[in-house]
Amino acid sequence: FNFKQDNFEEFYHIGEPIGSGQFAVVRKCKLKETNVEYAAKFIKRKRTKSSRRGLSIEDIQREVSILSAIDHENIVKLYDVYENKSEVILVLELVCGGELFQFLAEREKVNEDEAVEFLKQILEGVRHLHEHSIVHLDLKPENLMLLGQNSTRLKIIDFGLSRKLDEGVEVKDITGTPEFVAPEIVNYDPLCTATDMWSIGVITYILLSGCSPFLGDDKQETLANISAVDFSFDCEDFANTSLLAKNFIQGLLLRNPNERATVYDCLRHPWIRPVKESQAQCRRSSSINLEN
Ligand SMILES: Cc1ccnnc1
Repeated sequence: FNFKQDNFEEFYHIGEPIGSGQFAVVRKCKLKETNVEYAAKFIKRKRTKSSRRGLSIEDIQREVSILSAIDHENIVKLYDVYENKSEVILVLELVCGGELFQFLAEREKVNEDEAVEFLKQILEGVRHLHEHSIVHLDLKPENLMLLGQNSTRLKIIDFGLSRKLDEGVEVKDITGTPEFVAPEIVNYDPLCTATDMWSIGVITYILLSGCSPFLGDDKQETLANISAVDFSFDCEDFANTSLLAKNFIQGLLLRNPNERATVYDCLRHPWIRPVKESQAQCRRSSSINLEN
């Protein structure tokens, strides 16, 4: 992928900011030639190797090479890359329905059918990543963007922490957002596709209850709760949650990555893909006991 050295503003009108991260700001932009709108992610480059500000060109190239290797309707597309001495500009598919996080903030939580609709798309996107030996490592509501204002279509964005699982190369040095990281990250063990599945368990818990399962009063407490896999469904918001939904979450929030449900297990889970209408039916009525 060769980064274009041309002046970005020669080819694009730059619009309003629509997102920002630690070393990047995302703005709406419009290609002058076609009037088509995109999202431009302006990533600040490190000035010197030892600088703490900005990203190294290697980190930026990693995000670009991963994004350019995937093509899936639930993953944001990369169209072009420009660079100048102070920043690299990723021209991305415009996804401007806001973060799932904001949607949740307004709704506090969602009903099980809506949660399943969101999760099916997240699982399909993650399946595509895992099939290409790519782990996202930073799955959280802020990185799930809705297509339009009242659309429930979503796309996974921000691959800044994602990694290709090359043979044998153990990836251990990452830390995502404490609330969502798996025990193996806390304990500095090798990471794998199961690391993303843990995060999906945390996201599901939050979607259904509005509560964050491991959140403590500070980062240390949160990490300790994760390491101890210390969570419960006591949050009063789980009173009306179906057993299938709780079973889905319990299959993901397991300490041992090898025991955790894979993305395939999740897509086949009866809560996600009811094998017969009756199971979908029981999702609508609350906490029906499937055993009897
Ligand atoms: C924030 C963002 C990122 C990528 N595409 N659209 C919006």
